[in-house]
Parts: sequence; structure tokens; C-alpha cells
Amino acid sequence: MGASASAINKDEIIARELEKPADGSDLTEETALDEVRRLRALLATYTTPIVPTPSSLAKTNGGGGGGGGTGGGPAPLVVCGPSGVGKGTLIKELKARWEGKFRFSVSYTTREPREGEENGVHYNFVSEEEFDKMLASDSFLEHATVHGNKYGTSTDEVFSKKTNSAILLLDIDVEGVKAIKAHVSSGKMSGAKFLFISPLDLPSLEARLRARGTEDEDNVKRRLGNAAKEIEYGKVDGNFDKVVVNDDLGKAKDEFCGWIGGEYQL
Ligand SMILES: Nc1ncnc2c1ncn2[C@@H]1O[C@H](COP(=O)(O)OP(=O)(O)OP(=O)(O)O)[C@@H](O)[C@H]1O
Repeated sequence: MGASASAINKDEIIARELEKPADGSDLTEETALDEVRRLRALLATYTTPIVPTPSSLAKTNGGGGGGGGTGGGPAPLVVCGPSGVGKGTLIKELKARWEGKFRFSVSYTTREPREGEENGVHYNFVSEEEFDKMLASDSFLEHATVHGNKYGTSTDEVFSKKTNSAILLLDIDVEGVKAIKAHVSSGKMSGAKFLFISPLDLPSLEARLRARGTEDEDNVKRRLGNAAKEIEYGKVDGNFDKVVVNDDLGKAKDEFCGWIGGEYQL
């Protein structure tokens, strides 16, 4: 923790955000001003601790450990949170506590592997061309472009018979969460449990991302710009069944594993 708010250039974040059309439509002066107001309000909260809304949390699944998932298996567990918040760290702990109980959905991505990442284990690393071919053949249940790279969850992976015994774990971004929710609403998937991991505040997320040492300066800034929007979505009542603030790692591990253990009766 401890990076100062000035470590992020607010004007740069606003300028970058304004390059993107609001709501997918062309940016007009009016929508641009709305966006500037929204971002100013967001950035004003930059150093404000992020408080989860525990009661909030509408059930988006049938509850309990059994049923509601893919092919009659347990409901998939969807874990979401900004880059660097500690998703991988907490998921590793979960797998260690309940060996063999979870099956990790290996996403496809066009990003370069980080040191130590294995193809087929951490991600399926594919070229832009391969990704686009999969997209064209409707192979993805959800996909998104995040931080300039494409990510997707293959439909086969989620609906595979193998998910019957193990709990399928999806580590996906906010756009992916929205897509999965749409599949649950439409009945394509019969249920999922949604968990959001939040940092205490943006400076501590920034410090963590920098300390990990995997991103260059541009990437750190891009990830922090996205994080503000993701956290905004994560805090909305009912968007997630559970929010875990990953500040003290030991406490976060216990809360993360404790909630999941309770939900799936492990
Ligand atoms: N509570 C914590 N306190 C301090 N450091 C932490 C904590 N949780 C995780 N970390 C460290 O923060 C860094 C980011 O964690 P991790 O790689 O698990 O994040 P992530 O959410 O999976 O990121 P990405 O989405 O970019 O893959 C790692 O170096 C990890 O060791």
C-alpha cells in the first residue's frame, strides 16, 4: 500500500476514457461532458476506501452446492475483480484447501504469456487469427477485449460433461460476468455464483500491480483505469453474491474460502 494519488495522471485517464464512445454510440459533446462528470466523480473517490455492501447480495443461483450448474453439475463459480487484486492468489489457496474439487476454466487469450505461465494450464494462448476464427464459429460463451487483449471462455469448456463432478471456476472480467448473467437469465445456463474481489482502495491496487512487476507503465495505467470502472460495477447492490476485500491476505483467504465452502457445502 502507500502509493500516492498523484501517481496516476487523472487527465490521462479522462482523456483515454473519452476516446471510447459512450454506450457504443458516437461521442457527442453532451455525452462527452456526461462522461467527464462521471469520471470526475469517480476519481474524487480515488483515495476513499472501498466498502463492500455485504447485505446486498442478491442470489443469482439456486443456492446450495448441488444443482443449478452445467449439465446437472454444481453451479459454476464466477470470480471477478480488477487486475492485480489477487484473484490468482486466492484461487490458488482455494485449490490447495480443496484439492480436486474445482476445475479451472482455461480461457483463451491473445495476450503474451507471463513468466511461468503454461499454455493450456493458465490460459490457452492463441494468435489473433486463431481467436477470431473461434469467434466466427461461435465457440465462445463469453468474450471481451480487456487491456487491449482478447479473452474468451469456450462454450465447450463450460458445458463439458467433465463439469458434472468438479465445480467449474471461471476467472473473468466484468463484461464476462454480464454475459454469464445473460445466459443465466435466458436459461442457457441454469445458475452460477458470482464473487467479486475488491482492493481496499485504488492506491493499494496500484502498489500491488507495480510490486508484481509484470506490467510496463502503460499497462499499469490502463489496468488502473479499467479497475475504477470494474470496482464501480462490483459495488452495485445485487451484481455479486459476495464481495471480498483483499487487504490482509490471511483474512481475505479465510473469507474467500469460507464463503465458497459454505455455499458449496464443502
Ligand atoms: N492481500 C494482499 N496483500 C499484498 N499482496 C497481495 C495480496 N493479494 C495478492 N497480492 C499480490 O498481488 C499481486 C497480484 O496478485 P494476483 O496475480 O493474484 O492478481 P490477479 O487478480 O490474479 O491479477 P491478474 O488479473 O492481472 O492476473 C501478486 O504479486 C500477489 O502476490
